[in-house]
Amino acid sequence: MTDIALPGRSAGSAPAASAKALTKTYGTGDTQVHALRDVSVEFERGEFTAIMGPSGSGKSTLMHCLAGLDSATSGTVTIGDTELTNLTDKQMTGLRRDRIGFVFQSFNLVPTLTALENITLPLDIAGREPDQQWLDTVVDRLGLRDRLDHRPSELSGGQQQRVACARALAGRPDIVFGDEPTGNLDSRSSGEVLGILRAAADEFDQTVVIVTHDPRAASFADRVVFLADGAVIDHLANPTAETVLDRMKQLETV
Ligand SMILES: Nc1ncnc2c1ncn2[C@@H]1O[C@H](COP(=O)(O)OP(=O)(O)OP(=O)(O)O)[C@@H](O)[C@H]1O
Repeated sequence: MTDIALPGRSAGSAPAASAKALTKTYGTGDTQVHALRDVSVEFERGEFTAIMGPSGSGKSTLMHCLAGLDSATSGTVTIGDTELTNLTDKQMTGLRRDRIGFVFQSFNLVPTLTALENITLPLDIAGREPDQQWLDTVVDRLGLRDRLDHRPSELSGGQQQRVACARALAGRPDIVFGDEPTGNLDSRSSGEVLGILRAAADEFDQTVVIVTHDPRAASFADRVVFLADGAVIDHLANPTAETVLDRMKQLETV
Protein backbone atom coordinates (compact mmCIF):
# COMPACT_ATOMS: atom_id res chain seq x y z
CA MET A 1 0.00 0.00 0.00
CA THR A 2 1.39 3.43 -0.86
CA ASP A 3 1.71 6.12 1.73
CA ILE A 4 -0.71 8.97 1.30
CA ALA A 5 1.03 12.34 1.36
CA LEU A 6 -0.50 14.45 4.07
CA PRO A 7 0.14 18.14 4.49
CA GLY A 8 1.69 19.19 7.75
CA ARG A 9 3.60 16.09 8.80
CA SER A 10 6.25 18.30 10.42
CA ALA A 11 3.97 20.40 12.51
CA GLY A 12 6.56 22.95 13.68
CA SER A 13 5.18 24.93 16.58
CA ALA A 14 1.51 24.14 15.86
CA PRO A 15 -0.28 22.32 18.67
CA ALA A 16 -0.40 18.55 18.16
CA ALA A 17 -4.18 18.76 18.00
CA SER A 18 -6.81 21.41 18.42
CA ALA A 19 -10.54 21.90 18.30
CA LYS A 20 -11.96 25.31 17.41
CA ALA A 21 -15.56 26.30 18.06
CA LEU A 22 -16.62 22.68 17.82
CA THR A 23 -20.30 21.85 18.01
CA LYS A 24 -22.00 18.48 17.69
CA THR A 25 -25.75 18.17 17.61
CA TYR A 26 -27.68 14.92 17.50
CA GLY A 27 -31.27 14.74 16.28
CA THR A 28 -33.69 17.58 15.57
CA GLY A 29 -36.57 19.40 17.24
CA ASP A 30 -37.65 18.23 20.69
CA THR A 31 -35.19 15.33 20.74
CA GLN A 32 -32.19 17.47 19.79
CA VAL A 33 -29.09 16.92 21.95
CA HIS A 34 -26.19 19.40 22.01
CA ALA A 35 -23.33 17.02 22.76
CA LEU A 36 -20.71 19.76 22.16
CA ARG A 37 -21.34 23.51 22.38
CA ASP A 38 -18.57 25.75 21.02
CA VAL A 39 -15.64 23.74 22.38
CA SER A 40 -12.17 25.16 21.75
CA VAL A 41 -9.15 23.36 23.19
CA GLU A 42 -5.52 22.78 22.22
CA PHE A 43 -3.19 19.87 22.96
CA GLU A 44 0.55 20.56 22.86
CA ARG A 45 3.15 18.15 21.56
CA GLY A 46 4.40 15.89 24.37
CA GLU A 47 1.52 16.91 26.62
CA PHE A 48 -0.71 14.40 28.48
CA THR A 49 -4.26 15.64 28.97
CA ALA A 50 -7.16 14.01 30.82
CA ILE A 51 -10.71 14.95 29.86
CA MET A 52 -13.18 14.64 32.72
CA GLY A 53 -16.80 15.49 33.37
CA PRO A 54 -20.15 13.97 34.33
CA SER A 55 -21.78 11.21 32.29
CA GLY A 56 -23.22 12.68 29.09
CA SER A 57 -21.06 15.83 29.23
CA GLY A 58 -19.58 15.16 25.77
CA LYS A 59 -16.19 13.63 26.60
CA SER A 60 -16.38 10.71 24.17
CA THR A 61 -17.92 12.86 21.48
CA LEU A 62 -15.05 15.36 21.76
CA MET A 63 -12.45 12.61 21.66
CA HIS A 64 -14.05 10.90 18.67
CA CYS A 65 -14.22 14.20 16.77
CA LEU A 66 -10.56 14.95 17.61
CA ALA A 67 -9.51 11.50 16.42
CA GLY A 68 -11.44 11.70 13.16
CA LEU A 69 -13.79 8.86 14.18
CA ASP A 70 -16.79 11.18 14.14
CA SER A 71 -17.47 14.47 12.38
CA ALA A 72 -18.58 17.65 14.12
CA THR A 73 -21.68 19.63 13.17
CA SER A 74 -19.59 22.82 12.94
CA GLY A 75 -16.14 24.05 13.91
CA THR A 76 -12.74 22.64 13.02
CA VAL A 77 -10.39 19.93 14.22
CA THR A 78 -6.69 20.11 13.42
CA ILE A 79 -4.05 17.42 13.86
CA GLY A 80 -0.63 19.05 13.51
CA ASP A 81 -1.43 21.60 10.84
CA THR A 82 -3.78 19.30 8.96
CA GLU A 83 -7.41 20.37 9.18
CA LEU A 84 -9.55 17.24 9.22
CA THR A 85 -12.54 18.79 7.49
CA ASN A 86 -10.40 19.33 4.38
CA LEU A 87 -9.47 15.67 4.01
CA THR A 88 -10.92 13.12 1.64
CA ASP A 89 -11.97 9.77 3.18
CA LYS A 90 -8.77 8.22 1.87
CA GLN A 91 -6.60 10.94 3.42
CA MET A 92 -8.51 10.63 6.70
CA THR A 93 -7.85 6.88 6.76
CA GLY A 94 -4.16 7.56 6.09
CA LEU A 95 -3.98 10.17 8.84
CA ARG A 96 -5.65 7.89 11.39
CA ARG A 97 -3.37 5.04 10.39
CA ASP A 98 -0.10 6.96 10.39
CA ARG A 99 -0.47 9.62 13.04
CA ILE A 100 -3.11 8.56 15.56
CA GLY A 101 -3.24 5.67 18.04
CA PHE A 102 -6.31 4.58 20.01
CA VAL A 103 -6.80 2.67 23.24
CA PHE A 104 -10.39 1.75 24.07
CA GLN A 105 -11.89 0.62 27.37
CA SER A 106 -12.93 -2.70 25.84
CA PHE A 107 -9.42 -3.56 24.50
CA ASN A 108 -10.77 -4.54 21.03
CA LEU A 109 -8.21 -7.29 20.43
CA VAL A 110 -8.66 -9.93 17.73
CA PRO A 111 -9.23 -13.20 19.65
CA THR A 112 -7.66 -15.51 17.06
CA LEU A 113 -4.38 -13.60 16.87
CA THR A 114 -1.47 -13.75 19.31
CA ALA A 115 -0.49 -10.71 21.37
CA LEU A 116 2.34 -9.89 18.94
CA GLU A 117 0.07 -10.30 15.90
CA ASN A 118 -2.47 -7.99 17.54
CA ILE A 119 0.23 -5.41 18.26
CA THR A 120 1.51 -5.34 14.68
CA LEU A 121 -1.91 -5.74 13.01
CA PRO A 122 -2.40 -2.04 12.10
CA LEU A 123 1.12 -1.93 10.65
CA ASP A 124 0.49 -5.16 8.71
CA ILE A 125 -2.75 -3.76 7.31
CA ALA A 126 -0.91 -0.58 6.31
CA GLY A 127 1.87 -2.66 4.70
CA ARG A 128 4.41 -1.05 7.02
CA GLU A 129 7.37 -2.87 8.55
CA PRO A 130 7.53 -2.38 12.31
CA ASP A 131 10.52 -0.43 13.61
CA GLN A 132 11.97 -3.39 15.52
CA GLN A 133 13.88 -1.31 18.06
CA TRP A 134 10.81 0.76 18.86
CA LEU A 135 8.63 -2.34 19.03
CA ASP A 136 11.10 -3.93 21.48
CA THR A 137 11.04 -0.78 23.61
CA VAL A 138 7.24 -0.76 23.76
CA VAL A 139 6.97 -4.51 24.44
CA ASP A 140 9.58 -4.39 27.20
CA ARG A 141 8.21 -1.24 28.83
CA LEU A 142 4.79 -2.87 28.97
CA GLY A 143 6.20 -6.12 30.36
CA LEU A 144 4.81 -8.18 27.48
CA ARG A 145 7.94 -9.98 26.34
CA ASP A 146 6.92 -13.40 27.72
CA ARG A 147 3.30 -13.03 26.62
CA LEU A 148 3.77 -12.34 22.92
CA ASP A 149 2.71 -15.82 21.77
CA HIS A 150 -0.44 -15.86 23.90
CA ARG A 151 -3.92 -15.22 22.56
CA PRO A 152 -6.14 -12.65 24.30
CA SER A 153 -8.16 -15.39 26.10
CA GLU A 154 -4.90 -16.52 27.73
CA LEU A 155 -4.16 -13.04 29.07
CA SER A 156 -5.48 -11.14 32.09
CA GLY A 157 -7.49 -7.97 31.55
CA GLY A 158 -4.47 -5.86 32.46
CA GLN A 159 -2.27 -7.76 30.03
CA GLN A 160 -4.89 -7.42 27.28
CA GLN A 161 -5.03 -3.67 27.83
CA ARG A 162 -1.24 -3.48 27.74
CA VAL A 163 -1.37 -5.30 24.38
CA ALA A 164 -3.94 -2.73 23.21
CA CYS A 165 -1.59 0.04 24.40
CA ALA A 166 1.35 -1.53 22.58
CA ARG A 167 -0.79 -1.75 19.43
CA ALA A 168 -1.64 1.96 19.73
CA LEU A 169 2.02 2.91 20.24
CA ALA A 170 3.65 0.47 17.77
CA GLY A 171 3.25 2.75 14.76
CA ARG A 172 4.79 5.66 16.71
CA PRO A 173 1.77 7.90 16.28
CA ASP A 174 2.06 11.62 17.01
CA ILE A 175 -1.00 11.44 19.21
CA VAL A 176 -2.58 8.67 21.29
CA PHE A 177 -6.23 8.84 22.35
CA GLY A 178 -7.60 6.69 25.16
CA ASP A 179 -11.34 6.42 25.86
CA GLU A 180 -11.37 5.30 29.50
CA PRO A 181 -8.31 3.13 28.86
CA THR A 182 -8.19 2.00 32.49
CA GLY A 183 -11.96 1.72 32.98
CA ASN A 184 -11.88 -2.09 33.24
CA LEU A 185 -8.60 -2.48 35.11
CA ASP A 186 -7.49 -2.98 38.70
CA SER A 187 -5.25 -0.34 40.19
CA ARG A 188 -1.98 -2.15 39.44
CA SER A 189 -2.79 -2.71 35.76
CA SER A 190 -4.12 0.87 35.56
CA GLY A 191 -0.79 2.11 36.89
CA GLU A 192 1.12 0.16 34.25
CA VAL A 193 -1.03 1.43 31.39
CA LEU A 194 -0.92 5.03 32.65
CA GLY A 195 2.83 4.72 33.21
CA ILE A 196 3.48 3.82 29.57
CA LEU A 197 1.21 6.66 28.40
CA ARG A 198 3.15 9.03 30.69
CA ALA A 199 6.42 7.70 29.21
CA ALA A 200 5.04 8.14 25.68
CA ALA A 201 4.64 11.85 26.45
CA ASP A 202 7.84 12.38 28.49
CA GLU A 203 10.33 10.22 26.66
CA PHE A 204 8.94 10.02 23.15
CA ASP A 205 7.27 13.43 22.82
CA GLN A 206 3.95 11.88 21.87
CA THR A 207 0.75 13.69 22.73
CA VAL A 208 -1.67 11.75 24.92
CA VAL A 209 -5.35 12.53 25.47
CA ILE A 210 -7.52 10.28 27.65
CA VAL A 211 -11.09 10.38 28.87
CA THR A 212 -11.41 9.18 32.45
CA HIS A 213 -13.73 9.25 35.46
CA ASP A 214 -10.88 8.33 37.81
CA PRO A 215 -9.05 11.13 39.69
CA ARG A 216 -6.04 8.85 40.16
CA ALA A 217 -5.82 8.20 36.41
CA ALA A 218 -6.15 11.95 35.79
CA SER A 219 -3.24 12.58 38.18
CA PHE A 220 -0.86 11.02 35.62
CA ALA A 221 -1.75 13.84 33.21
CA ASP A 222 -0.16 17.29 32.88
CA ARG A 223 -3.57 18.90 32.73
CA VAL A 224 -7.24 18.12 33.21
CA VAL A 225 -9.91 19.63 30.98
CA PHE A 226 -13.36 19.56 32.60
CA LEU A 227 -16.49 19.36 30.46
CA ALA A 228 -20.08 19.89 31.56
CA ASP A 229 -23.14 19.89 29.35
CA GLY A 230 -21.05 19.93 26.16
CA ALA A 231 -18.79 22.86 27.13
CA VAL A 232 -15.29 23.25 28.59
CA ILE A 233 -15.88 24.70 32.04
CA ASP A 234 -12.46 24.44 33.68
CA HIS A 235 -8.80 23.42 33.40
CA LEU A 236 -6.46 22.13 36.09
CA ALA A 237 -2.67 22.05 35.65
CA ASN A 238 -0.37 19.52 37.36
CA PRO A 239 -3.28 17.58 38.86
CA THR A 240 -3.07 15.29 41.86
CA ALA A 241 -5.86 12.85 42.76
CA GLU A 242 -6.80 15.18 45.63
CA THR A 243 -6.92 18.40 43.60
CA VAL A 244 -8.95 16.66 40.90
CA LEU A 245 -11.41 15.33 43.46
CA ASP A 246 -11.72 18.79 45.07
CA ARG A 247 -12.35 20.41 41.70
CA MET A 248 -14.95 17.76 40.81
CA LYS A 249 -16.78 18.48 44.07
CA GLN A 250 -16.66 22.24 43.46
CA LEU A 251 -17.97 21.82 39.92
CA GLU A 252 -20.87 19.68 41.15
CA THR A 253 -22.02 22.51 43.41
CA VAL A 254 -21.84 25.24 40.72
N1 LIG B 1 -25.39 8.67 18.51
C1 LIG B 1 -26.01 9.48 19.35
N2 LIG B 1 -27.28 9.87 19.14
C2 LIG B 1 -27.91 10.73 19.97
N3 LIG B 1 -27.35 11.25 21.08
C3 LIG B 1 -26.08 10.90 21.34
C4 LIG B 1 -25.34 10.00 20.52
N4 LIG B 1 -24.10 9.85 21.05
C5 LIG B 1 -24.07 10.61 22.16
N5 LIG B 1 -25.26 11.23 22.33
C6 LIG B 1 -25.59 12.18 23.42
O1 LIG B 1 -24.60 13.19 23.45
C7 LIG B 1 -24.29 13.55 24.79
C8 LIG B 1 -22.80 13.39 25.04
O2 LIG B 1 -22.45 12.00 24.97
P1 LIG B 1 -20.99 11.47 25.24
O3 LIG B 1 -21.01 9.98 25.01
O4 LIG B 1 -20.01 12.27 24.47
O5 LIG B 1 -20.82 11.78 26.81
P2 LIG B 1 -19.70 11.29 27.82
O6 LIG B 1 -19.32 12.48 28.61
O7 LIG B 1 -18.62 10.57 27.10
O8 LIG B 1 -20.53 10.27 28.74
P3 LIG B 1 -20.08 8.97 29.58
O9 LIG B 1 -19.17 9.46 30.65
O10 LIG B 1 -21.40 8.48 30.13
O11 LIG B 1 -19.45 8.01 28.62
C9 LIG B 1 -25.15 12.67 25.68
O12 LIG B 1 -26.30 13.41 26.05
C10 LIG B 1 -25.53 11.52 24.80
O13 LIG B 1 -26.78 10.97 25.16
